[in-house]
Amino acid sequence: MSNAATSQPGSNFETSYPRTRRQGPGSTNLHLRVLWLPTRAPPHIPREDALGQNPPKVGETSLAETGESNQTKSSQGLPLGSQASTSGLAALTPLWVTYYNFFGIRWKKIKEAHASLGSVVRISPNHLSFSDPRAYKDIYGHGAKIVKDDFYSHMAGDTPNMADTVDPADHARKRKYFSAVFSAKNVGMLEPRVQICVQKLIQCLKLKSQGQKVADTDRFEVRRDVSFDVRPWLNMFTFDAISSMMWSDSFGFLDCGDDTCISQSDDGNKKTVNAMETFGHGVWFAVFSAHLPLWAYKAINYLASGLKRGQASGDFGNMARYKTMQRIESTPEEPDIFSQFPLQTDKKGRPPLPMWEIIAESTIMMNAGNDTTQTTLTNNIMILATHPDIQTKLRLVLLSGVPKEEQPVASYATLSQIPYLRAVLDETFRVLTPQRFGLPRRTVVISTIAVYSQRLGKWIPERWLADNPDFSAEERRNLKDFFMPFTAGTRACIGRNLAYMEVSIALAALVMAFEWKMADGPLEKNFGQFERITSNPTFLNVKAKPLM
Ligand code: HEM
Repeated sequence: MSNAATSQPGSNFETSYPRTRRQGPGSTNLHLRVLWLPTRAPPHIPREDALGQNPPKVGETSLAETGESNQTKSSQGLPLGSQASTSGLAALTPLWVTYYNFFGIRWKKIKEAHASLGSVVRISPNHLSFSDPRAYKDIYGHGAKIVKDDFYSHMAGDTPNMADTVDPADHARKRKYFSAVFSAKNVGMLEPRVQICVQKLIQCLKLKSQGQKVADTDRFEVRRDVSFDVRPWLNMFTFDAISSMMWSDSFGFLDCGDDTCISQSDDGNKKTVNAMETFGHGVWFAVFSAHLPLWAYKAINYLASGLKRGQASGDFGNMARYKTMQRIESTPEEPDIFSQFPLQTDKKGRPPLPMWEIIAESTIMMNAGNDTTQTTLTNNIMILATHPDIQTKLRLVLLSGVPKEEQPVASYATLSQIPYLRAVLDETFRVLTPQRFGLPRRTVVISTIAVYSQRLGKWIPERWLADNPDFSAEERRNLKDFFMPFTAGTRACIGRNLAYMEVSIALAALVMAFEWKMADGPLEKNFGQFERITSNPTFLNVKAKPLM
């Protein structure tokens, strides 16, 4: 493979893309449309001084550990002759990408490959990774009729949920059932449940910051210098919050300082599992093996079915099954997310969903609802702890904008009036997108695509503020090309409204109630990441000083 596809700062982006057969606009060949990109350098990349560094190379970021990429598979039919390959191995076998997913560092390796080989890199025989933002809309946007890759259908098996079903008709059917669940009105109704969980989180962290346990069952240590790993606490919070919103029945992890819970198989057998470990192992196993051909995926899963890690994905679904079964037996006073699940024929005459599908959709809500939100909160605390000036500024802005009686757990209505909070969140989404995996898509010809999310420059929340003279309105508009944390098009996140509500309330409270510092030592000793689909923080060692 040649390395023709190289992109240099300021270069004409035409050379960043492989030369394809001549194909005009308006072509119905989506596969080629993706590759047929404008020849002029985009006018909208934010200016160099605004970013505080050189114009970006595609795939480049100023945060050393934030690697990202976009992956695209392309079919045998694609004119890929000039596209770069990461290595001979990647051109011949999916094992290159599988190997790095196994070790949770695929994003790092793909980022390195883009840095050295250019903006289009072959990472598997029929899988290309793109790192130019302009590919995003073509691949994921509303007009794109590109479906999710076999990667998803392997994981879906016989029980596809809304996120992993590949068939557009099946997806549209599912999405219609749930379209109203995350409306602003419904999200507003769920807000008090989030506030209760945030209150508990703050109480727990006060105890931890003073070296105490939250209960006898608390299994998370505090070090002698009162530093501790805040990640599991943020994850126990997101598990409690989603279970409370979903089934009116919190896991209660924050009460115990422990994430032990019940998992119930379809034959009624129950076992206890640790939610965080079960989730991590389950997604890890499914994701690295789903890159392989179906026969290999099935063989690996069969061989591992006796191992804890091989069972974890099923155990996680069975955690949702247990909660769902409990919920069906007792109707709560106030509606929850599950109240909107179609258990009976609805007013429009739509039939109820079968039980396997109710469980599958419950599982994806518990999956998405605990994982990305935890990742978002952990990333924000890490960034704020390493940017003390901005942390102080955010705190002052919050304390002056939130009425005393709402401190530290404010309403979303109040927080929505504080643009700096949203600027911090969005800037962290931009540089540390939870899903920087490059979500694989299959082209109409044979195989898939997934785009990138480009990170530009330093972490500067101010770039999002309308009243900031340092950044023009055009730059702010153009930032959106580099900002797709919830992805785009028909497969975009359905939980976006809920996510902003939950992370805004939690982050505001965490910043008002504590001063955050990293634990002593270098950053890599105190903050780890492991990529499954989401790039999950694995630990975040901090010191938290209570302020109220
Ligand atoms: C910060 C928080 C969140 C982020 C960054 C996020 C991001 C995403 C992304 C990137 C996708 C597309 C995945 C793909 O193409 O494979 C997605 C899909 C999805 N998300 Fe989220 N998400 C968040 C929170 C939530 C929450 C709280 C829920 C629900 C409780 C949720 C439910 C879903 C579902 C069901 C899908 C599949 C949508 C479909 O295919 O139609 N997400 N999310």
